Amino acid sequence: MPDDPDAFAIYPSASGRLLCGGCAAEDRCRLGIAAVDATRFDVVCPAHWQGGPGVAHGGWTAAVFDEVLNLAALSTEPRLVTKSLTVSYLRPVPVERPLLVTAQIDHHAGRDWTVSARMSLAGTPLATAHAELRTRRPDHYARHEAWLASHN
Ligand SMILES: CCCCCCCC(=O)SCCNC(=O)CCNC(=O)[C@H](O)C(C)(C)COP(=O)(O)OP(=O)(O)OC[C@H]1O[C@@H](n2cnc3c(N)ncnc32)[C@H](O)[C@@H]1OP(=O)(O)O
Repeated sequence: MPDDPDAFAIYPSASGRLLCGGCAAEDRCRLGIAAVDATRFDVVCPAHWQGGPGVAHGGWTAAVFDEVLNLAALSTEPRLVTKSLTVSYLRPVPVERPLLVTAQIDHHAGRDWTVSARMSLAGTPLATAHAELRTRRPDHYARHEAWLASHN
């Protein structure tokens, strides 16, 4: 991470992947997401994200949506945060099976983005999501650190 936290932005890694701050150092997505293009993602739920027998933890599904919904907008805006995320769990999501997630930008004006996505297995929808994203203010992380320091 850079010394100035607000210099943080997501750009392609050495291998060309767009990765979050937690995965960039390993140059791999620990959630199991591989981008096909800007709006389609091949995803496999690793077994350690199992929440029930052979079934993905709902938090994994939400994290995958958070990631791909941001990725859909990242080619236009590398400095985003999620303001809200709503997930509908339609069917259990199996672990270690090839899933397809598609994402799209529904609306963008100024700092405000609305995006949506769908997770499917062999064409059958398993879950859907909607999110509001915001382009970060230039002092987002500095403001966060100042707020945190004031609460120590
Ligand atoms: C490839 C990799 C993809 C990675 C994808 C990962 C994406 C993510 O998950 S990002 C992490 C999750 N999201 C967040 O952490 C966002 C947290 N929320 C926020 O920062 C803000 O609420 C935000 C920016 C969404 C909305 O801000 P905005 O619409 O501009 O509203 P604004 O009125 O300025 O702020 C709302 C409140 O939050 C506070 N706030 C806003 N920004 C900050 C900040 N940076 N630090 C501290 N407080 C803040 C404001 O002071 C205000 O507080 P209050 O209601 O007490 O006055």
